[in-house]
Amino acid sequence: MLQRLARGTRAFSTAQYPRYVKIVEVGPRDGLQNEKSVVSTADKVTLINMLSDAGLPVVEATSFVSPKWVPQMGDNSEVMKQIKRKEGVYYPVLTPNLMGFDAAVKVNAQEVAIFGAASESFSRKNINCSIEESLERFQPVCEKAKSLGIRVRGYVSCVLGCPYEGPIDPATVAKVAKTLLEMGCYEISLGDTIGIGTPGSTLEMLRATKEVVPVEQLAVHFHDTYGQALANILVALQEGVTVVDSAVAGLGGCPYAKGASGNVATEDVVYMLHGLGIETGVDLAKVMEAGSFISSVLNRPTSSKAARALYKPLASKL
Ligand SMILES: CC(C)(COP(=O)([O-])OP(=O)([O-])OC[C@H]1O[C@@H](n2cnc3c(N)ncnc32)[C@H](O)[C@@H]1OP(=O)([O-])[O-])[C@@H](O)C(=O)NCCC(=O)NCCSC(=O)C[C@@](C)(O)CC(=O)[O-]
Repeated sequence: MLQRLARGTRAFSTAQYPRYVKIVEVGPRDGLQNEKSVVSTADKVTLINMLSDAGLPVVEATSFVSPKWVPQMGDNSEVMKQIKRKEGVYYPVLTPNLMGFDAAVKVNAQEVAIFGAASESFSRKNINCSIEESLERFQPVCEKAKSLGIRVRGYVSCVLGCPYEGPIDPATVAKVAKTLLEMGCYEISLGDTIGIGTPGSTLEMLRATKEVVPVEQLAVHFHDTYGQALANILVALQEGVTVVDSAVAGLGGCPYAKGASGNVATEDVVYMLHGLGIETGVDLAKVMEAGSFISSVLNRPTSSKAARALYKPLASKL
């Protein structure tokens, strides 16, 4: 590194970063769940197929929640039946309770996600129950999943702030994350649902959570409301996290977190990781193609800065 510095080139030490980072693409679910208009099943299927074809190892496909609560995901079974499942790629789906889990199993889901929160108010708004009650509902889902050999991922929302309660104590995040781990989740995704965190608060929350959950089993999930997501991801990498959630074209938001903007864009994450010499297995050009596709379906420009800079056909079209 010193030699590089002497030549006046890049001055980073790769030693503090992992060699490989797994990107969990959440656009088709976290992104499209929040759209005003319902995207057609055919377009969702095309998007998911483009994303798996781009080398993304995990593409969260849909959610088995109440269609009265989230009508955008009402075609969950059709989506799961129609996607082309690529060998080695996981297509997790959200299942808040046994009813959702059973419906997901019927269409051959190989991985499900349960989603809790570190904020009581958000838990009630999002899934209509307290944190404690939500954990009670997740228990049988985890048990049934285990008996069927289905992987379970756990989410904790509002890890850096809540739209209703404000700041969240890192100790509460750690407690919920630990409970999800003990229930059998193989990975816990820590969600900055409203994108309010900074590298400082991210560091504090991660250090508290790492005390009780092995860092190898943690993922980070940032929304980019305040433009902090990439900086927060960098801090997470430095803390040993190797799994990052993101959404193509920066789609996203949670219907129960008003004002929260999209997830950090997959294109921007890939650009940064590859720039750090970190492998992802993802083909940036193909992700930008997928981003261009969904942006034209939604009739709006991409939120990815990297795609805006690099993907000329999209820039000239919109
Ligand atoms: C959890 C419930 C269902 C509780 O909703 P509830 O109203 O309390 O449920 P209930 O058990 O009283 O049942 C009410 C009705 O819902 C039906 N129902 C019950 N369960 C299901 C199901 N699984 N699938 C389909 N239907 C279901 C049930 O059959 C019944 O139908 P009815 O008799 O009235 O016709 C509801 O609150 C819900 O669907 N919430 C979903 C909220 C959601 O999807 N939010 C977005 C995802 S979380 C997120 O985005 C954050 C994350 C993960 O990305 C990370 C981050 O950024 O922080």
